[in-house]
Amino acid sequence: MITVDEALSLIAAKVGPLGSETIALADAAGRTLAEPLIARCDAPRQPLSAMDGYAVLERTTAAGKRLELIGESRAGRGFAGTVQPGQAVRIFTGARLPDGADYVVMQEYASRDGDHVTFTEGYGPAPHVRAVASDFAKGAELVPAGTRLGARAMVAAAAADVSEVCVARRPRVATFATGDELAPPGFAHLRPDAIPESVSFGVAAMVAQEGGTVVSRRTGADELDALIAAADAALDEADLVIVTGGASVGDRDFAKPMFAPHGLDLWFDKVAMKPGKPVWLGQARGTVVLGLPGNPTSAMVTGALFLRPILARLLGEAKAHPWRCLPLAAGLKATGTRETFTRARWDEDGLIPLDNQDSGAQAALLQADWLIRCPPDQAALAPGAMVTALRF
Ligand SMILES: Nc1nc2c(c(=O)[nH]1)N[C@H]1C(S)=C(S)[C@@H](COP(=O)(O)OP(=O)(O)OC[C@H]3O[C@@H](n4cnc5c(N)ncnc54)[C@H](O)[C@@H]3O)O[C@H]1N2
Ligand code: MOO
Repeated sequence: MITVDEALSLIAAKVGPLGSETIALADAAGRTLAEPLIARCDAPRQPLSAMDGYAVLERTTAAGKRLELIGESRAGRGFAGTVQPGQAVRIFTGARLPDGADYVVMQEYASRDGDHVTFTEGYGPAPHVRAVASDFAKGAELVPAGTRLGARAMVAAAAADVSEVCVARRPRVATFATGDELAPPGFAHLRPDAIPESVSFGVAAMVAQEGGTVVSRRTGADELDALIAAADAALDEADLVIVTGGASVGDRDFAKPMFAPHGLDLWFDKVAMKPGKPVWLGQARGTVVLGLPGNPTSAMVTGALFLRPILARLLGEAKAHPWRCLPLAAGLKATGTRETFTRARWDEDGLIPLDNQDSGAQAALLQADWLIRCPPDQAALAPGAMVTALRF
């Protein structure tokens, strides 16, 4: 059995980017850049005023001195002339600084009298001028490849003055829940022994959150022939198939056997962790196949630890898990022989392990905002101890 870190290294070694497509910038929010975004012009392209006020030549201007107003410069419509000593141009935020001017006096320090303006004491010393290329220069790499275009990155991307961007193709994901007992939510109560199929709903949400597209969702009873046929269809339509349940050692655990006739090449099978030990990963016909344990909490923990990096790799994102070092606000039990991921919630004083650590739990997932990572055979920890944790 391999360790969690070994499994993550295997994912990094085996899973790579899918390819790219060019799309309109307006459609690019949430997508991942496949190529760096290069600025097509300086920002600003011209010296601009950062305030509403008056553009002047600093060394010839002083409080109490009456200046002649010779025009107006507005954002998008600059003043065409040149400011001489003894003159001023009315200017607005974002407007081009007129030739000859090097300074803007805020209007709060000005009193206007027809075509003249006089400044009061106290303006400056800031010139309130944004110099050419003071934000970024033409040719600069504004947004690196591999960046997910969130709200802030979208501003930078648009500021590069491009209308289209080259982004990573969205991974097409097929989910496949196995188990005789599973019924679609809303129908489980109609059949004795049935339970609502809940895991694929969490998996699909995680896929969407991480930039993938769920192209199909299947639920299959534990009948191997039918599962083999359905696996064939899932492999055809997806870059990644996520099969849940049937991963363990039961007589009807068919998650791996259903892919075997399709040439399943297992990259790892079982990870020394709790919960989630039966998690496995491989490839069949060029499609990545991830097997998550059926227990809902185990599926979400292994999804957070392995599905997220798999999707990031398919998208060409170079990100590692953002482990944090945080204090415990309550005691933590000793761990067993496997690396352990304890579900916890955040309190203002630190992390509080949840009482319900059953890997089949579903309600407790709601409170489990953090995973505490502990090595095997770790003694119990007291409140105040620092632990490694990951946002869940
Ligand atoms: N003798 C052993 N038994 C088990 C072992 C073991 O090592 N030896 N491992 C245990 C561990 S750890 C886990 S985790 C589970 C996972 O097993 P499977 O992946 O084969 O999952 P299933 O048996 O199919 O289901 C487990 C549990 O989860 C429920 N389930 C399954 N799929 C869903 C779904 N889509 N939505 C909601 N709930 C689901 C299922 O009804 C079971 O209750 O095996 C242990 N056993
Ligand atoms: O690892 Mo299983 O996920 O402990 O229940």
